[in-house]
Amino acid sequence: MQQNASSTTQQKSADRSTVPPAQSIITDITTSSLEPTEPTEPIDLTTTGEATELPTASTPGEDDSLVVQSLHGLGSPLLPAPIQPPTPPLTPPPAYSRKYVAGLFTFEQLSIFLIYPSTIAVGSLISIVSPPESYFGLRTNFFNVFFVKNGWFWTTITFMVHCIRLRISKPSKLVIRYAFATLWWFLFTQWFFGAPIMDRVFLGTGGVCFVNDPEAVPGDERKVHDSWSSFGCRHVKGEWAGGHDISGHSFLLTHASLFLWFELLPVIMERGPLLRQINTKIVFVTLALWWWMLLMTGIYFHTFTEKVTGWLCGIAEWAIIYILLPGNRTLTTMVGVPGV
Ligand SMILES: CCCCCCCCCCCCCCCC(=O)SCCNC(=O)CCNC(=O)[C@H](O)C(C)(C)COP(=O)(O)O
Ligand SMILES: Nc1ncnc2c1ncn2[C@@H]1O[C@H](COP(=O)(O)O)[C@@H](OP(=O)(O)O)[C@H]1O
Repeated sequence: MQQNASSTTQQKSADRSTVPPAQSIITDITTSSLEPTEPTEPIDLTTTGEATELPTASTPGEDDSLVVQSLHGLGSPLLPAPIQPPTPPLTPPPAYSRKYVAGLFTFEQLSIFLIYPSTIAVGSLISIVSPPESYFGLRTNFFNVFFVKNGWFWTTITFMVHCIRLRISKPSKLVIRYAFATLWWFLFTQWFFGAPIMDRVFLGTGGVCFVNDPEAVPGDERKVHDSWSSFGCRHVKGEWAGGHDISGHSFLLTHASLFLWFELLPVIMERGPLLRQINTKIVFVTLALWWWMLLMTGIYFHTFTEKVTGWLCGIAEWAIIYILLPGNRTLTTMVGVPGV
């Protein structure tokens, strides 16, 4: 009996020395299933698909219990349990390989990100060198009035066109990401407990709404109106001047484009054939129009710094949701990841 017990103990310690720790099994499964060619790269949560349940990090205590369970078996304390083969991941590994730049972006993501500051820079350069006479230099041009001035509406429609062809198990996550993007657009350009953020920046940097007072003494017709928003100032036909007037167009066109790109990109990278769908083409038409209008803003409107601050505010929400959050499993589980 004693000999039996001691041989069982020896058996257990022999098993312990040959069985790899549970954490390493879990890590190997996770990384190898997502990144078959380069297991040491970070996990790209932006390409794992909506259907994927993210693996939860296990604590050291949980690791130990997993080892003990795999050594003892459940319900049979003396017999070592056979090691179960790893559960296959819920989504297949992506069919394309990803290279990370600075541990944050894939090459494709970085290229898309760079389109917008480059466009503003090129537009501003053209505006200095020789801006050509153009219909697009008019504020009243059709594309500005009909499309950009209703830019979030068109972005919403385009996003819906993109979504309706996806078979996603958790559309709620997609709606959450849209809600965050809408919320940021809304707070920045429409309302932030009163005046929107961009107007508060303008007023906070010394901007005022000037109106013409025909009854004032000649030469002193301009007087300050107490409008607290650009909307209110436009309403009284005033001139919004003096402060740092962040470019709303640079903001909206960058924000909307990055949102559409980062929802679309993982989908077409995972499922190449979707590239040919009419839905994808519609997204590309919107993206092309937004890019062109940003170039026109770069050439004809605002100062360079106002366009840069517009762009910076335009990347803020995107940077959090699509770049920073994927590094945090809990938060990523909340907002999901774009994909098929
Ligand atoms: C997690 C909680 C989420 C809760 C989300 C709440 C969000 C509240 C907003 C509710 C509205 C949703 C609307 C969605 C559908 C639409 O998009 S309709 C609105 C259409 N309007 C526009 O598209 C206007 C776009 N234009 C502008 O923003 C500005 O004109 C401009 C382009 C920034 C330029 O500014 P100017 O001052 O005119 O130069
Ligand atoms: N690409 C573009 N095409 C036409 N007008 C543009 C434009 N970009 C900016 N504008 C105009 O420049 C002004 C400042 O824009 P913003 O601050 O949104 O960047 C706005 O004028 P209006 O307010 O007279 O329409 C806007 O319509």
